[in-house]
Amino acid sequence: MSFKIQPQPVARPNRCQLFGPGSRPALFEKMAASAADVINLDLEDSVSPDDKAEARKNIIQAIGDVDWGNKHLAVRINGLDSPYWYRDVVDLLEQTSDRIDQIMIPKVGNAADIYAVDALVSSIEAAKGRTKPIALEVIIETAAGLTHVNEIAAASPRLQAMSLGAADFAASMGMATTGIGGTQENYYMLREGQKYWADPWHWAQTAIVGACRTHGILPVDGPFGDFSDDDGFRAQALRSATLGMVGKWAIHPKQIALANEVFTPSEAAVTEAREILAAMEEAKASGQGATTYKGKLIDLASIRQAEVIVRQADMIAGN
Ligand SMILES: CC(=O)SCCNC(=O)CCNC(=O)[C@H](O)C(C)(C)COP(=O)(O)OP(=O)(O)OC[C@H]1O[C@@H](n2cnc3c(N)ncnc32)[C@H](O)[C@@H]1OP(=O)(O)O
Ligand SMILES: O=CC(=O)O
Ligand SMILES: [Mg+2]
Repeated sequence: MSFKIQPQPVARPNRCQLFGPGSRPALFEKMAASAADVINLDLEDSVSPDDKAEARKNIIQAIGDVDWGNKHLAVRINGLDSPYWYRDVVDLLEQTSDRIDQIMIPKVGNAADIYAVDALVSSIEAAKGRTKPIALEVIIETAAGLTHVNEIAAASPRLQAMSLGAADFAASMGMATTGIGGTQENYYMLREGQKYWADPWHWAQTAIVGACRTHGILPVDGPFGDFSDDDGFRAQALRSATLGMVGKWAIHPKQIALANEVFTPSEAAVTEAREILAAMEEAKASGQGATTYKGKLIDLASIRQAEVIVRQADMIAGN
């Protein structure tokens, strides 16, 4: 029990975050024209060290030149373990307009990492008279990041979103795989000669969702590397949505529609949620805290469950 009311995350759609390397400016217009809710222009791992400076320039120019419409526009900076990150932040915030919405910090290990970026961002905002506060999002993709996930989630009021980065997470944990997300061939239980595959990402996702929900932050599932495997992407996204995540990355345009479909509550789900709310209104009017809907128990907790779906659908519809 807690007397503290669980904070709500920022109310904006975050069903799909489309990534593109800052070193491939030819992709930027296509990203802007896509159906992704969030754009992540990348300065980190999709850009080779020799291209970092050029990619930074490309992104700064594109933030001003490209019509990003109503997309939530984020730039993934380099990690705090690199020689690039401070220059990423300084150049981005000194040389772009308010059109940039968010900075994504990869490989965060603890709350002090957020504090360092927050301090630099705050100082540049004050010096340059920037009036729109920059939001932050972080990637949990190291053993330290997962270990400190709760303090990271509480680290700054700027923090809006937190993703699981399956590739770096696997590397940091020493996991025996080169796959980015999804089913892992060797992660199975055996019973009577039958293999039953389990989900190696489940516990990390659950830790992220718990920390995010405690502190009012959007929990997001990261990349699914095999962009030829639509069914695999959908299965991974469905599991993430069922656990409470609100969206997933796309590392190829093929994955955008899949993510949007999974993370938009279906008409059937919204209708059912509204029917549950109506049934509970009736029950309350006749003095009952519990009743039945389609032969199953519903009670006051069912109202809170149904409200999650209705709130998400209304927010996506812009109501
Ligand atoms: C582990 C992590 O950190 S993941 C996050 C960092 N990684 C990234 O940002 C990688 C993002 N993705 C990409 O760079 C590319 O999609 C790649 C390298 C995977 C594949 O690129 P390509 O070989 O060009 O893909 P492909 O030929 O299938 O592209 C099909 C079309 O989609 C376009 N396209 C490809 N990637 C993107 C993208 N990320 N955004 C928008 N459009 C894209 C191509 O330009 C092409 O357009 P066209 O039909 O007009 O010619
Ligand atoms: O940055 C993302 C990842 O999976 O690593
Ligand atoms: Mg990574």
